[in-house]
Amino acid sequence: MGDVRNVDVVVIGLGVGGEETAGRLAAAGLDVVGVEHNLVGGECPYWGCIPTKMMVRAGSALAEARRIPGLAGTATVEPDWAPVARRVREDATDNWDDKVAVDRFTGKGGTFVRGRATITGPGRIKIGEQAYAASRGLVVATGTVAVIPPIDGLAGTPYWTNREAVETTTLPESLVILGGGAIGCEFAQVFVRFGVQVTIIEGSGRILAMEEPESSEVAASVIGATIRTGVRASKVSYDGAFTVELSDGSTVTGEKLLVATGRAARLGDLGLETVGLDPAARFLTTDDRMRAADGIWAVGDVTGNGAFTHMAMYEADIAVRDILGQGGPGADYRARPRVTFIDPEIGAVGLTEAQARASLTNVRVGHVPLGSTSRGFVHGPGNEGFIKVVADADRGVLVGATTAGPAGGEMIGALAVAVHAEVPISTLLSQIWAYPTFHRGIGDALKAL
Ligand SMILES: Cc1cc2nc3c(=O)[nH]c(=O)nc-3n(C[C@H](O)[C@H](O)[C@H](O)COP(=O)(O)OP(=O)(O)OC[C@H]3O[C@@H](n4cnc5c(N)ncnc54)[C@H](O)[C@@H]3O)c2cc1C
Ligand SMILES: NC(=O)c1ccc[n+]([C@@H]2O[C@H](COP(=O)([O-])OP(=O)(O)OC[C@H]3O[C@@H](n4cnc5c(N)ncnc54)[C@H](O)[C@@H]3O)[C@@H](O)[C@H]2O)c1
Repeated sequence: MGDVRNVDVVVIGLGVGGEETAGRLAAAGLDVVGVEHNLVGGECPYWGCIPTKMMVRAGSALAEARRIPGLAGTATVEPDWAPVARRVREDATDNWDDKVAVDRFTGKGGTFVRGRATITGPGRIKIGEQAYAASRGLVVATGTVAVIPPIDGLAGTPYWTNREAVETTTLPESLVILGGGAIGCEFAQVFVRFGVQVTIIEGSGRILAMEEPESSEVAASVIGATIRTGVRASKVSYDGAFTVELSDGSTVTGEKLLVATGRAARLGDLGLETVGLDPAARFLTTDDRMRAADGIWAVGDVTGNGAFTHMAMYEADIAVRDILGQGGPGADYRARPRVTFIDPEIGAVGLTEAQARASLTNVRVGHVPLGSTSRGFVHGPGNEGFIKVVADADRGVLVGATTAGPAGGEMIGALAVAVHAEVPISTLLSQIWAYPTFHRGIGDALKAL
């Protein structure tokens, strides 16, 4: 073991959350070591948000062109994956090269180390043979990895996770997707729009099971895949194509198989036991300053507070302020927003109706189908969606909302403000909503409370 290098802070994992934390601490003048064993930036820019949203954009362009008949004339649409793969490779990921991100961090004064860090004690880590001691502490921002369920036969096959699905330059004729969460649904709709026969296998009773049941219904009606719910894969075999045996005795086949059955923090080999934390835990639990233990902060997917880039950035900001002693508000997850980028987009914030009813005594709900609003009517084809608001009637404030529809991800912004700032419903009801916008439907949903 070489000499111990003394620094102020070590950030383990430079995905979205770690890069933000390490960069800001370095820019503030601290001696920061940032450790990343893969690509600086993490899942979001290379295999997550950015490339998948480029795919979604391409699929939506095809869908919109296919809506021209009956609206605006005729259109011949010939999908081609090549420009999508090129944008993903050249524009989004720099061919999966993180030089720009590394330079961005070192340009702020940080020290970058490529490697896998293991915690060896309070404020101490090692990367290979090199040991570091961090006087202010450690930040764990190690994210999540795709969960691969222990299905008989699956392990030896060339299945895809989101990574292979993002990297593919050619499309299969058929694709089986295990898991109907956000990842399964977004990929499914894109690939369907490019002509792939897609089957989703979802173990629970509905796709997008974490969202409102109405969101699941809209998703099921627009994705265009064969959707099998309430069944699980019991066996997988591969002989050039995949055969998946299901728990009800039926089988499905596909040229490719995408596993999208959730994400898990990989805490087991991080050395958490050396600082008194449980390496068998699912996530690193933190207080409202993102402290997991004395001198250890955790941010991003690894905390289990919502696996979204905006949550990683939010938590990074709190940890940075705490490490720099700057004070300010602590973590508050009441108004956590999220958008599933299918078409129509499904925006949501705060509690679903079921979550609200489980924790509150006086819940009221207002719902309006988007097609019944003026803008939905004008829009015509592609106007699927709804706006739903969930209120704590005792306090007279919204605690949750869903906006599904064209620009559903944008519409949710207004309701996120309402939930975050606890704007009285009486105030919202007196608001003027521009005509004819989609978001004017929020006023109708509020009246329906
Ligand atoms: C297909 C897909 C689509 C998504 N779309 C969206 C979206 O549209 N909007 C959204 O908000 N979110 C989206 N997400 C989620 C988003 O990507 C994550 O929430 C975000 O990347 C979390 O950032 P993070 O920094 O916590 O973790 P990560 O991005 O996972 O980064 C963690 C980093 O830590 C590194 N690491 C782990 N262990 C060690 C170690 N011991 N030593 C050194 N380095 C280590 C890893 O290599 C990794 O780079 C999507 C995710 C996927 C998979
Ligand atoms: N637009 C976005 O913001 C976006 C997009 C993609 C991913 N993400 C993030 O990534 C996370 C992970 O996404 P995900 O879709 O992988 O996970 P998920 O947990 O949202 O969904 C996984 C689904 O797989 C099902 N499942 C689990 N095991 C199964 C099995 N053996 N057979 C059949 N079904 C099974 C589960 O019931 C669940 O519905 C999301 O929760 C989200 O936080 C966000």
